[in-house]
Amino acid sequence: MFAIWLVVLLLIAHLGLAKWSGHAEDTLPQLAMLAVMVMAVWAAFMRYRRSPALLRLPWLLMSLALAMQVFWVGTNVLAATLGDKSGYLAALATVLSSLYVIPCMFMVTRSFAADEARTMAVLDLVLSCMVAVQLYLFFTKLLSGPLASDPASIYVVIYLADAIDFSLSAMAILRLLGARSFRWRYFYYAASVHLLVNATVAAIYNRIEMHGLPWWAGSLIDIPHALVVLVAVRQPPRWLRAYHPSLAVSQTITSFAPIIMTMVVVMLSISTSRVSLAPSLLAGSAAVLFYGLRMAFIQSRHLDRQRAVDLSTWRLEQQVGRDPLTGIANRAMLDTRLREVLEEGRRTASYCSVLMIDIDFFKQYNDSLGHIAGDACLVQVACALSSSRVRANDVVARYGGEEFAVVLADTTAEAAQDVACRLIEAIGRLQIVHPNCPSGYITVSIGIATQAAQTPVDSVAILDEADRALYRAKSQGRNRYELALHVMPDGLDSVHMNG
Ligand SMILES: Nc1nc2c(ncn2[C@@H]2O[C@H](COP(=O)(O)OP(=O)(O)OP(=O)(O)O)[C@@H](O)[C@H]2O)c(=O)[nH]1
Repeated sequence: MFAIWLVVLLLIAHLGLAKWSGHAEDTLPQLAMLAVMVMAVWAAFMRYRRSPALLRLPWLLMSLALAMQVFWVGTNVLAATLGDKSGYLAALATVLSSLYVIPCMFMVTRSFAADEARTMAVLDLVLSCMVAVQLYLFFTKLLSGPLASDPASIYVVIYLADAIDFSLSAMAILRLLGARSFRWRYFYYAASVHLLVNATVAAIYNRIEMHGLPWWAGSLIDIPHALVVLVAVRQPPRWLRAYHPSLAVSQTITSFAPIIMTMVVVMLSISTSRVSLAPSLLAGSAAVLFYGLRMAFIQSRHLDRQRAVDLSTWRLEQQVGRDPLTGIANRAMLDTRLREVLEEGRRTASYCSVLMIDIDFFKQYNDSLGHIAGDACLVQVACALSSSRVRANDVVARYGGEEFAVVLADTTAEAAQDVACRLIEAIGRLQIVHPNCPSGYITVSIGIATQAAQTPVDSVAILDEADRALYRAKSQGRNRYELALHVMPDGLDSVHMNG
């Protein structure tokens, strides 16, 4: 609150001193104006210090922009007080007035996203510097030498300054409308208030100046700075908290922001081409080129991210369809693949076979050697089954417990029997000792069901058939396979075999 009263006192002092001296540009009123400006820098800097990490840079840029104005006005005051004959101070003031644009441009056009690449920031910085250089060239060429006395040149400078000032404020307002977090809205609110009032005041001041400044005119310049103090010190208005733009609005505004920077450089290049052709052409082409580069960069990052998302989706799908113990397909994956294979068989009028495999006397194995040994046995069996399958597109899955299933696409019952034989042999070769089993080693029993080309079945029915055949293999002594009774398409009878 003290800061606000101090600013009000300084405003009154400025008016009083200007009235007393009768000239807006006398040293004493200008010093009062400088004090108001310094207070604005202080207020923005305090916000910078109190802000979270991501918001520090924008507030720092605002403090810098305001500080540039302090130096610029300070240099002018010094030049007037010292009666700067050499013109160095006046030249320095022109440099400072051009430099003011860099932090302003930067703070309203950058996305400030935490994950944004440094290259983008460098490109934006180069573009902002180009604006400053072009402005400097323009101001020095038009406001010094023979052109300086021509009112037409001065109006060109005024219009150009208006165009830049109002573009900056329009951009700040747009960013305010697009900011989804309250803290960002608050920053852009402060920036909009300052930039818009500053643009309006500068437009009025420059035009009044053409006809001689009245004593009160300098106080106009205090207004945008006094408002920065007011906004930075007081509680933000309620609507700022209540307002919430949609994600679509916010994203559109953020992606639209960079083109403003390019537009300002191109606009400046066109205006300055009549006073300095080569730098203008260079700046204009660079702006367009940089915009293209930015787009290419965003596109490539987008593609990279898409690739990463695709990869993690694929990994996730793999994990979802895997049995966590054995690493082979789980029941869900089996169902999906079985439906696909059966459908493919129906379309191409080919045979498809399913093997249901169950470890023999597994309960006894668990009971005698424990569950951990049981788990290890399941892993070994799963591994042997999957490495013995016939083709890469056959599916080996853990059906549940100690039961496995193998889906064989485009496979007749006869070929499926060969596979079953091979699997029984492969498990036998493992020679996993089973203390409570007649053969002394782990063995498996297999039930085979086949979808005939002419009699299609659904996935539940074929699994059921294979399960019944497995039950028969168990009841007929285990360590063998049996064919389903109902599905015997290629004229084979129920066959059984001892492994
Ligand atoms: N270690 C371990 N055991 C399991 C797992 N899933 C199921 N089992 C066990 O597997 C055994 C299956 O027993 P049963 O269904 O009676 O079959 P079996 O003893 O193999 O007898 P047959 O199939 O008739 O030869 C049960 O003791 C289950 O606890 C598992 O993930 N790990």
